[in-house]
Formats: sequence, C-alpha cells, structure tokens
Amino acid sequence: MKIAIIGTGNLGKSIAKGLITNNAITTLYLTKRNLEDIQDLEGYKNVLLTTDNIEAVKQSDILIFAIQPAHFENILRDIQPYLTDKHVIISTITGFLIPQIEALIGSDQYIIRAMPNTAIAVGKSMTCLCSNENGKKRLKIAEAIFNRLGHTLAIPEAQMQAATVVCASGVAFWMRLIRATTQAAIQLGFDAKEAQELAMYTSEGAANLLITNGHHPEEEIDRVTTPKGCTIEGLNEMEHKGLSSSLIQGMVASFNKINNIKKEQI
Ligand SMILES: NC(=O)C1=CN([C@@H]2O[C@H](COP(=O)(O)OP(=O)(O)OC[C@H]3O[C@@H](n4cnc5c(N)ncnc54)[C@H](OP(=O)(O)O)[C@@H]3O)[C@@H](O)[C@H]2O)C=CC1
Ligand SMILES: O=C(O)[C@@H]1CCC=N1
Repeated sequence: MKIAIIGTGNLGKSIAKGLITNNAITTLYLTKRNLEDIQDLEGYKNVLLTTDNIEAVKQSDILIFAIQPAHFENILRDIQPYLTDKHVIISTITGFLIPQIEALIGSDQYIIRAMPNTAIAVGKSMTCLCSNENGKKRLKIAEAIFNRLGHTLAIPEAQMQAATVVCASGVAFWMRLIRATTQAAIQLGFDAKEAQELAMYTSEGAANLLITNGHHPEEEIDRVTTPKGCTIEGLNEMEHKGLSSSLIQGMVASFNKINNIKKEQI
C-alpha cells in the first residue's frame, strides 16, 4: 500500500513505526515542516521524508492526517486540487467532524476518521473508525491497515469524542496507573526497575485475562479476593479514597474538554 502520513509528530511517528515494523507498506511518505525529528526513520526501505505535502499526496493512495486540529483546514485546502478517486482520506484529528472535512474537500471523497493511540508503534493500538457515506466503500481498507496494528472497532461518528478519551487519552491514564503501581512497589521494597517490571507485566496479564476469557472484571476480582484477605482490604481502601470515582470524573472532564476544542474550532 502507498501510504502518506501528513504530520509526522507524536502520533504520526507512532503510526509510521507500526507500519514499518509490520511490513504494511509499499511506499511510505512522511511529511512535516521540520524533518529533523524524524531523521531516524530515513534509513528504512521505501520510506521517504518530505516537507512537500502535495508531492506526498500525489504519490500515495492512503492519506493519514496526523497534524494538530488548527493546521488541518489549511492543509486540506492546499491538497484538495490533487485529490483523485484513488485516494482514501484518513483523519486522526480530534474534534474535526466529517461534515467539516466534506465542506472543505467534497462529500464525494472517501473520508474515514480513525482514533488510534500511540501503542500503534508496537502494533497494539485500540483504534475506533467511522466514515462518511462514500467512505463506507473503503472502510475495509482502513480496518485492514489498523487491524495489522492492533484491534479496531467501527463506531458511529457521534461516539468519536468518547473514543478519543477512552482509547487515545486512555494510554496516558493507564501509564499513570502503572506509574503509581510502580511507586507503591518501590515503597514495598522493590528497586525501581523491578517495580516497573512487576507493574507492567501484571497489568498486561490482567488485560489479557479479560481479552482471552471474555469475562467481566469483577469475575476475575472474585477469584483473587480471599475472604478476610489482603486483596479485598487494599481494594476497599482504594475505593474509600475514590479510585473508580476519580477515574470516571477524570475521563468525563477530558470528554468535556474535547467538546470545547470542537466549539473553539467552529
Ligand atoms: N498524540 C496522541 O496520542 C494522539 C493524537 N491524536 C490527534 O492526532 C493529531 C496529532 O497529534 P500529535 O501527534 O500529538 O501532535 P504533534 O504536534 O506531535 O504532531 C503534529 C505534527 O504535524 C506537523 N505539522 C505541522 N504543520 C504541518 C504542515 N503544514 N505539513 C506537514 N506537517 C505539519 C508538526 O511538525 P512540524 O512543526 O515540523 O511541521 C508536528 O510534528 C492531533 O490532531 C491529535 O488530536 C489522536 C489520537 C492520539
Ligand atoms: O490530548 C489530546 O488532546 C490529544 C487527543 C487524544 C490524545 N491526545
């Protein structure tokens, strides 16, 4: 597949790493105004770095946009004259709605919104997808790309803001939980490196139990909490201090902020 990533910053570079590692490209154009930060990707076969978005668009079929929301409109205006029927437009931009994209480049384009996360760099992104009417004809292509780089779920566009919080911002939320677990493990006597090892692999194991068994989390919790044991003592203390409540409130705050980003743009 001939893919271009327009805006190779934190997310764009993560997508590029995932695509390169998974051999999911025939050519990969990576664009940004200052190429210094992505020089490390230059040596890979069939990977081309350029500051020229139009050249990348002309040479590619799949266009993945990963610039900041404020830059998207101007870039779409610049590349619009060069779009043809071969192109699939994939936007990862937060809060930029399909009708806004259609207003700039036309509803006859194949437009898909993807919400991946930075774990795409290691082929483990949870990516939500939606499309415009025409884009439904190319949704399978987007699913094929992102399924190689993790797990996908097609959702209505109305749920895209919520998906951003749960999946994209979610990586940061989980990192903080893993970091806090590491700090506790250090206080309980492990050195920092071992503490992080324990935290990372325990969280991986917990997630995999749910993925593999399809159980509800409480079912797995019931298997661990010995009556009058140490697990329930710790778990209840965490809940007295507001663990679940604090997570839920934080995610709702994050969601409200996205709605403001959207308003600021309109
Ligand atoms: N970070 C994340 O985890 C996620 C981000 N997103 C969304 O993805 C988008 C990108 O986020 P993120 O990667 O964090 O942002 P970054 O700021 O890290 O990346 C954006 C990149 O765009 C480049 N850029 C700016 N202007 C242009 C231009 N005219 N042509 C080509 N490239 C340009 C910038 O480089 P330079 O200045 O050198 O041009 C920069 O590296 C955002 O819309 C965000 O909402 C979605 C899901 C997850
Ligand atoms: O924090 C942000 O606004 C972007 C969107 C999701 C992840 N990063």
